[in-house]
Amino acid sequence: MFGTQTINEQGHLCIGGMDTKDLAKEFGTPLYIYDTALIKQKISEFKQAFNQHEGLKWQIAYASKAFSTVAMIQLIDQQGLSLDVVSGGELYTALKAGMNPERIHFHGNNKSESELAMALDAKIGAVIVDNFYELKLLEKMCAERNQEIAILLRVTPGVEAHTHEFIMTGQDDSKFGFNLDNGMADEAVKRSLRSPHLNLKGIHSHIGSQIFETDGFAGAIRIMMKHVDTWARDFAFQLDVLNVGGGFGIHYTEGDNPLPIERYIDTIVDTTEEECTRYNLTMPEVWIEPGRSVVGEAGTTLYTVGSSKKIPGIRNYLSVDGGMSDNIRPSLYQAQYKAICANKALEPADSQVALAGKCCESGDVLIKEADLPESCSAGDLVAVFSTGAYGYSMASHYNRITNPAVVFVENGEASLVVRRETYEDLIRQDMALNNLSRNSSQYENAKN
Ligand SMILES: Cc1ncc(COP(=O)(O)O)c(C=O)c1O
Ligand SMILES: N[C@@H](CCCC[NH3+])C(=O)O
Repeated sequence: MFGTQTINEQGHLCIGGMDTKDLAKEFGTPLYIYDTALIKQKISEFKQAFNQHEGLKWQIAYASKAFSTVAMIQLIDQQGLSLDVVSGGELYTALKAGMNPERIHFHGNNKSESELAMALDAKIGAVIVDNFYELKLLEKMCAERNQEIAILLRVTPGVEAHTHEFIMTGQDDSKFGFNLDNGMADEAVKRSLRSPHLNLKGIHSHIGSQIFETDGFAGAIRIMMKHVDTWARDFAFQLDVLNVGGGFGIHYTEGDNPLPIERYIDTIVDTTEEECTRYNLTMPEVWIEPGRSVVGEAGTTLYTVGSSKKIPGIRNYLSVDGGMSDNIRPSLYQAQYKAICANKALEPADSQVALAGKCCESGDVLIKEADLPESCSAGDLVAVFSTGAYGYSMASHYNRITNPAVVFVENGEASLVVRRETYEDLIRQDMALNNLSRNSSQYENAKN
């Protein structure tokens, strides 16, 4: 049980003081439910961990790729956090939500000219430059506009985080960033410092996601600071900001043992201080970019059970009204989740089933071995926990399945923050084109 989750006398799962059975009735299923009190608690744990370090300057930029909607960005803004965006769409959402642009940091390994123009127009706080192409393009664009912008350089420290290989990002063979060990990063620092419009504030690394130990962070910091020392001597570079990215692990199943947030933060801050002392450097501002650890455990997906199939001696399947279209992670990363029967939560979970989705794909199984009550069947509700990160944000329209609604719940109130997609929504873009081609018979004739 996470955050405000409880079971009431009727055996119904409640979140934020709301009975999930009532939520299903009012908003339908599948439904993404977010416990906003838990999101705020996670944010406060990060802040407290930093505040233990007196005199330290820090910034927490929520990685909006984990879950970006207007309401979520507004919550982040109210909490005084900064924001990491990685595309024009995420930037647009942030700006429309009213996020202070000065606290927006723009990531991405292939930002387009129009995306960079959007960032420059909005005068965002920092661009995290990923490669030489971008460095040159951004300098050119700033020169044309006679505008300056703060940048960090994303570096690849050559550290392998202990996590799934698809979500490791700090190793040498990565599409992200300037490699430290082959001179790429040295060259990028040199070029940035020469640029009249790019204000190089520091460096950034992100070693991976769902990390349960602190060694990877400490290792990356040691490697980065060694290079910072060289750059300080060779190019008079001054490190104002050290951004160590996100990646702090959360609880999905019993096998996951996330560390308390302060363990990560203490390691990051203490290691940076040690290295500054070693090289006689000034302590930089420390920035982090948590995504999953802010929203993951706060999200629960509620489904309705439909069909079932019993294959004697092999497996029993129970299918729900969503699947890989609202949560791609089990199929993409073999990610594991826990579920309960949300309207029979007091019944013993004495039956093991494969909780399948409704997509036309054998691999569309949300949980291979889910423990649910024997009686859990058509019409019952199943809640899958810890779906708050990379669920909604990685949802697809496979099989033309509409994306679920999103509700925020707190103190006995539910607010719909994203309405359920309709079939009309699905064909809106097609219709625009169909009308166009129907009206352009001249073009069709010319083709024939
Ligand atoms: C650059 C960067 N920052 C932050 C994050 C957020 O990571 P997480 O959600 O694991 O905290 C990611 C995603 O892995 C990332 O690529
Ligand atoms: N999307 C991934 C993590 C990668 C995040 C971005 N670097 C996940 O669901 O675990």
